[in-house]
Amino acid sequence: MEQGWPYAVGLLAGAVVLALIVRASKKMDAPSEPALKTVPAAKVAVAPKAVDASADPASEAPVDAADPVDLATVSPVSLGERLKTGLSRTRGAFAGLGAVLQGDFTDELEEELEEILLTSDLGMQASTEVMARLRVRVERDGLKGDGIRDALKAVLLDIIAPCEAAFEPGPGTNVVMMVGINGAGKTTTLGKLAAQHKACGRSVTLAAGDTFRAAAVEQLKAWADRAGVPVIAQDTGADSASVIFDALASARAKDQDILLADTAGRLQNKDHLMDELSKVVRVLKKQDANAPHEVLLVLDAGTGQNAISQAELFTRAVGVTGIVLTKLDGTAKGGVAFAIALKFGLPIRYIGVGEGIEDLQAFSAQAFVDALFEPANA
Ligand SMILES: Nc1nc2c(ncn2[C@@H]2O[C@H](COP(=O)(O)OP(=O)(O)OP(=O)(O)O)[C@@H](O)[C@H]2O)c(=O)[nH]1
Repeated sequence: MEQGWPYAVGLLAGAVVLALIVRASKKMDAPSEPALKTVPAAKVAVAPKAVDASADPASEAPVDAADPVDLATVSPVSLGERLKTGLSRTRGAFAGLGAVLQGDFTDELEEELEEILLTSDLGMQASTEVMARLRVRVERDGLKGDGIRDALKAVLLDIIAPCEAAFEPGPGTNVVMMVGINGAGKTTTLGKLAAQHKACGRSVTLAAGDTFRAAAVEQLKAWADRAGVPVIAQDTGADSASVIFDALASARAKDQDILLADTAGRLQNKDHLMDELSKVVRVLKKQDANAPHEVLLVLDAGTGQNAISQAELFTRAVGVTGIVLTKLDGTAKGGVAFAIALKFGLPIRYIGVGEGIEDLQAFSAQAFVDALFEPANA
């Protein structure tokens, strides 16, 4: 009996390790479950909207008029300031330009410039392309010092300008579907968009298609309350495609302009989860062949070059039509926007430079590049 103890302890330890491995692999497979997040306090308000009495009370969140905010109070000046502040970390990488760009376009200067581009996470391919285009301009025009700086700015603007294209909703109910990896900022962006569309006078319904994360529906309802728009939701674990399909039927019946559909976060390399997303698109098309009218891939700028692989695989699975680059305020890797522009040429619809509603800004190429080249202490 006593001799059996070491075996028993060994067996028990083995079982515990095995259980931990199985649990970890399940977590990797399922859309991961981030910690419950707080919904940021809205600094921007939107006129609340009355709930349609015909709506199913069980499936629609009540609209709370207690938190009115006013988008009109955010002036263009403060938007520009927010952009500059939001990009301050990426701007830090470009801040060394002044010291570097003093004279001729020497080999050392080229190396230093390439280093700056890599530091801001343009990646090797985009950095090489930028340097090649810059070299052509410098040699053609015999540029030095500040001339080189201006040429670099022009090259970056050339690359990113084609990505500036706003989404123009067409007639009928426009389905805008949010996709992306866990925690990229889909739900938050959706909430901000709801308020912004509403402020533009559009009627908006939300679809709680993230049926995996229990807190996601609550998070969405809080945004819906704040924006004064209805949300169609089912229980956690429900089929996401069916929730979004029902939401579209409801939104169409009520002549809503925009249906904003949330989806669960998923790693781009998990084929079965990506298939699930393709299913949502297939199912929506049964109701409206043009739906979804917009598939917004939400990318956390902080993931840097991994954003490229996310864009590749989400585009393949669901045909991304626009990009939202979030959390630029928390990273020095904002240069990834240029890498995405060069590689995919997809419209960058919005950028996120903070947690407030007004921190989701329509993408302006000129403003973006200007903000990067502002002196660090501006
Ligand atoms: N600083 C900053 N935080 C942001 C921005 N966008 C989103 N966030 C925060 O990022 C966190 C994750 O956002 P969510 O909207 O919950 O992300 P999600 O993609 O819906 O997450 P899953 O449902 O798990 O896939 C939240 O705390 C947001 O407030 C941004 O532009 N800047």
